[in-house]
Amino acid sequence: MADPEDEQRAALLVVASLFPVPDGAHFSYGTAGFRAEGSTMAPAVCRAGIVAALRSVKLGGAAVGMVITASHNPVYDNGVKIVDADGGMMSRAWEPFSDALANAPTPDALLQLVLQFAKDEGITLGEGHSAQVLLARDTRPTGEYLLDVATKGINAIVGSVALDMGILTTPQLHWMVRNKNRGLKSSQLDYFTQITESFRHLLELTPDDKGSDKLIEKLIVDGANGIGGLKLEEIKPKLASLDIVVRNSGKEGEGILNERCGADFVQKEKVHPAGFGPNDVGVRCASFDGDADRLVYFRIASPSSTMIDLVDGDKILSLFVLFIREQLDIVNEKDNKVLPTRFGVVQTAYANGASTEFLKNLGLEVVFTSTGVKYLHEKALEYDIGIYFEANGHGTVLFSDEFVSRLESLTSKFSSKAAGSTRHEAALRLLATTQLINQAVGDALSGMLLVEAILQHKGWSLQNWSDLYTDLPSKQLKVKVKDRTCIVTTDAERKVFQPSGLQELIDREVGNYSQGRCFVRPSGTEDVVRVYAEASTAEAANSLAKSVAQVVERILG
Ligand SMILES: CC(=O)N[C@H]1[C@@H](OP(=O)(O)O)O[C@H](CO)[C@@H](O)[C@@H]1O
Ligand SMILES: [Mg+2]
Repeated sequence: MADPEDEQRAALLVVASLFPVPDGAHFSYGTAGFRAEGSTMAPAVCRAGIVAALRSVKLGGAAVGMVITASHNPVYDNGVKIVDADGGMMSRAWEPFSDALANAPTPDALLQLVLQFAKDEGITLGEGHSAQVLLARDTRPTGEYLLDVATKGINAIVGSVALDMGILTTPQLHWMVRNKNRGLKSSQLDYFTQITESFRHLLELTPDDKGSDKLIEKLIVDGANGIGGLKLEEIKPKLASLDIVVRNSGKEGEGILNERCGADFVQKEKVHPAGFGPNDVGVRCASFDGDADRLVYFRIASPSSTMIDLVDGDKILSLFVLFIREQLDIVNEKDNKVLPTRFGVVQTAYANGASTEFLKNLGLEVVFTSTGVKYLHEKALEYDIGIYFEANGHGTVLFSDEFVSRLESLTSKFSSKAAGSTRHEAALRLLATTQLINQAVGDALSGMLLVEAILQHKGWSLQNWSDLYTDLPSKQLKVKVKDRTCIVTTDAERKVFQPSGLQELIDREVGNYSQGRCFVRPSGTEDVVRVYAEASTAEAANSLAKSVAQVVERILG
């Protein structure tokens, strides 16, 4: 019989030689996993499979996830992201190993890296353990091939099982991993049932004098020609209270993934997506990105222009904050703190300054982290209720286990002693919210349903929502430089630390503008430096961004 250790070594050497890293290629596990042109991704995806399987072994066989997607990027790109056992992003502590493994130049180098890492992490390879990795992919043409490559990587860790969950939105897979490890129902059907039922439940709790206004029923959704539109079509019959029209739905022949459509396009370009036009003026519209983990809303303002009124992640965050705080205050009214109330709001430097001011004026604690949901999520976990959003529409609401269990006992206490009371209803709304909103990661489908339920609850149109505050005009630019890693930032990326002197030059430019704010940072997903500027007028924001971009070009070449 073969020695299990030899068997393990042989399996790794074989798989590494199947997908060698070409000369000159370099992979980096950036803000959102590995991403590149789909046809070049096999080595990184295979090695990510090895990492995911090792992660599962390390966590005693708990399910870990892998999603093959490049989100809002062009259809020819692809990528891979590892989902940790709690349903969140892979622990950052494992990123350096993932990077090193993805770039291991030879099969033997790969083997040595795995053996050393396993030793450092106390992982026994070869026998006596189990590992399971749940896999999903989006609709990209290279997806099926890369999923097969990922499976080969997973299988190279002896004792691992790869489970193909099919074509899913990214947040669906995160949800499945989280639920599975909590011993909860975790199939796609369970996901659909949970979000549609909790949505229906929230609508049933709409105050009698609100809702069912014909004007606010119609909703047009831009599915980015991706998986989100397809899944929405699937659950639409269960959302009969909404009149939903799906455009760019992902159905064959309707259009190309993310091409002039999707949440990233809409938020960055501030124009309506392809497939929308003058007939849609004034209607409430939503847009998903290609893997449906981002959501923004918009409205076409005039038949003669492609411009939109954008309702971005910051405003979704503000709406969620208002609703949840309102319900929490009702529940806590008498015996204050019957529910724990540590309430945290997490944003990044890209949050519009007007949103931060709005939230602070509500008396809330607003904290900032670096760009990338892994940072925001981690921070939000520190609270009883942690709400985070990136301006681009990625975000969710996290309720601590303690909060949910107190809420559960409270609702059952109310149902026997104060059924139908205002406090009972508010507690039920909060409970339905914890069920509806995806606790693992930002989710366009579930986020959209929560937005819709809140608008119904408040009897609000998109205009009412948009009027919460007025965004400060802003502008984003990208600058190509020789080496973007020369820029080192501090203070949640709001200040440049290196090269020295650059921050002073930015400050000098900002000083020329009323309500001016500007920062620069190296992108974690593209080979560019991003410049963000805000000022009191659009012209001023454009001009501030442009002058700072020129400063960056001059200093970094
Ligand atoms: C300004 C911006 O939108 N940045 C995006 C983008 O990251 P960069 O590191 O800026 O390239 O992609 C990330 C992953 O999708 C997302 O989390 C982030 O918000
Ligand atoms: Mg995405």
